[in-house]
Amino acid sequence: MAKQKAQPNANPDGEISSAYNVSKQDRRAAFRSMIAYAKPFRGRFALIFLCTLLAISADLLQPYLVKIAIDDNLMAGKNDYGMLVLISVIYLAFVIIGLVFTYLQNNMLQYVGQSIVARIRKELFAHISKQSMSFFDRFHSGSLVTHVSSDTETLNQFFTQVLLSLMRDGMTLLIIIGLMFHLDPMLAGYSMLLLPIIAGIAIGFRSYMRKVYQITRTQLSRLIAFTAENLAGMNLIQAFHQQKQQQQSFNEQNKRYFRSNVREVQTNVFFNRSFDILGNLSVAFIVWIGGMAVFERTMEFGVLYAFITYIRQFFQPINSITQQWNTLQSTTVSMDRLWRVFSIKPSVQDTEQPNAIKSGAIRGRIDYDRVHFSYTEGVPILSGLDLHITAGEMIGIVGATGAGKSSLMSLLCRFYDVQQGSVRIDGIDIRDIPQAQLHRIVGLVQQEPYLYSGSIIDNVRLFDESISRDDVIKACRFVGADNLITRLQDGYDTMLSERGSGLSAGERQLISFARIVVFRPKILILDEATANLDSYTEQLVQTALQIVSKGRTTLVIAHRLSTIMQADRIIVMRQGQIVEQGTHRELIERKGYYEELYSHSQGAHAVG
Ligand SMILES: Nc1ncnc2c1ncn2[C@@H]1O[C@H](COP(=O)(O)OP(=O)(O)OP(=O)(O)O)[C@@H](O)[C@H]1O
Repeated sequence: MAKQKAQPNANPDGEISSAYNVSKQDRRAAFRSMIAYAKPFRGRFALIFLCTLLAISADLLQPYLVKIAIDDNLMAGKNDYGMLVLISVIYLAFVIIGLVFTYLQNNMLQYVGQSIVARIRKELFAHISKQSMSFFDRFHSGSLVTHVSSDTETLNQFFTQVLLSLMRDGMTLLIIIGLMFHLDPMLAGYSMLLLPIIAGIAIGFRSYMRKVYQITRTQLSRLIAFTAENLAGMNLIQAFHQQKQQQQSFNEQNKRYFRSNVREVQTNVFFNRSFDILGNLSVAFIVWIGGMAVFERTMEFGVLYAFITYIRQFFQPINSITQQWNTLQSTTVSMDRLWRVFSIKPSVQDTEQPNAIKSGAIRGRIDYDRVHFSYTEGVPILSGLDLHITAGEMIGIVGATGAGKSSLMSLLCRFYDVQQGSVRIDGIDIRDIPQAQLHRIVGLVQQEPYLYSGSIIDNVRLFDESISRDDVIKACRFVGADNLITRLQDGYDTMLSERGSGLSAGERQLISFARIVVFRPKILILDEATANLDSYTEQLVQTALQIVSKGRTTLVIAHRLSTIMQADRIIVMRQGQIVEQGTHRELIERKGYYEELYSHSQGAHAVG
């Protein structure tokens, strides 16, 4: 039977569900998928293993050398000076070998760990960028920021600290056990009685610690999400004087994160101290049992010395491995969360054999045929909608809030796929057009055009170096943005901050029009592009709109009906249906829903 692939879930609040409800099968799948990133570094890992083995052996043979010096020389009364010097030189050589190979092993491991995590981060960002809009409806940007930054960092700790500890401390433990049995099987046997006690403590803490780590990570993720959201909407918060309330919410989240962190630290300290106490008790036990054996001359003094050293060293790796338990806990949670993001396939994908249209041959006809669409199952937004737009037509789309105007446009951009029916451009189903080409055919100007940190030139050409500076300047002149830009201190090289906060809404809008001219899409969508503008800038943008819409099929969503009065056809939407269509004059004469909306808007205008 084919293995069923585990499918990830997301919390309704947009967080990828923590490991509370992750099955063992999921956890294994997550672990396997993350470990796969380490495979290309197999050779390096083998080298690291070799270095570790040499470093440990050099360290662990040191007490054995001292035992030889005590038992075979000093206690045996040989007083062989040459032999003592030789042992000291070998001891020194072991110290140097230990240092050199520890250094090499650490350096290599850090390099490998960073390389693996850099690759995961790169792929994660590429994966998120490829996702469809439905993905971003599900996941908060704050949670995604946590995955890209902090979860990948935790993974780095796994590849560097946890793997190193498992390798180094695991090997140390095995070699110590071997040496202890070699020195004195009876004493070694007694020491092994400690193992079940250690295992008991470790397992006892295990489930408790897992819970503690998950809570801390979830609190951190919430705190980051909250901060990111607040920073993004700071203007709104200030405009509505919500700073106090937001500060209060932040303080509560911060307090929760603080408490979970403190609990994590306390748990850790308690766990580590239990091990220290156990370690000291075992040394006392060995001194007692071994001391008696030395008195009874059934054991040599050098053996007891080496044994006490080894039993101390025996606890070090165990303590270190269990300390890594913390990291391992957060790593498994991070792995689960990353795997969940990686496992989500974009709901909108290119077909196996997409039908690329010759870019020069696109005319811009659009057909919506019996389109059914919903964001969530059972809540239809569009039911059997038909709309046919001829190439070059200018269409105005109006309707009350929530009528489905933006959804109609999102389908044309293929941010979502229709559930039934089809959307076609020049007769070709857009699901058959490669997405890269579709996004060149359909240009979108939103109410709040997004500007990136970078120069105006780069914002117009969207960092596409193949578009020349001259072309950008020509485009800006074409839409009437040139005057505004040249007035800025560095002209076209003015660096914009994130979202273009140094520019007015109208300036941002004109830059986004220049983008359209540069990228030359055959179909243009304007989603409330003039909604936020004063009447002077609106005039500028209207003129720019008339310029850029020439020779393009243009769809304009507008609440201000004045913006679309000149449209070739106006589509009136209500609850996901087209209820009327025609020119402004025809619709007014019909005295239907449009006329009602128009009178309302005139009334509002008059009041304004
Ligand atoms: N991402 C989404 N997930 C779930 N429901 C959504 C989503 N986007 C929109 N909706 C819902 O779909 C319906 C249509 O929304 P849409 O944004 O298309 O309307 P609209 O006419 O453009 O409204 P507005 O004029 O306010 O922008 C609304 O009920 C809205 O709540």
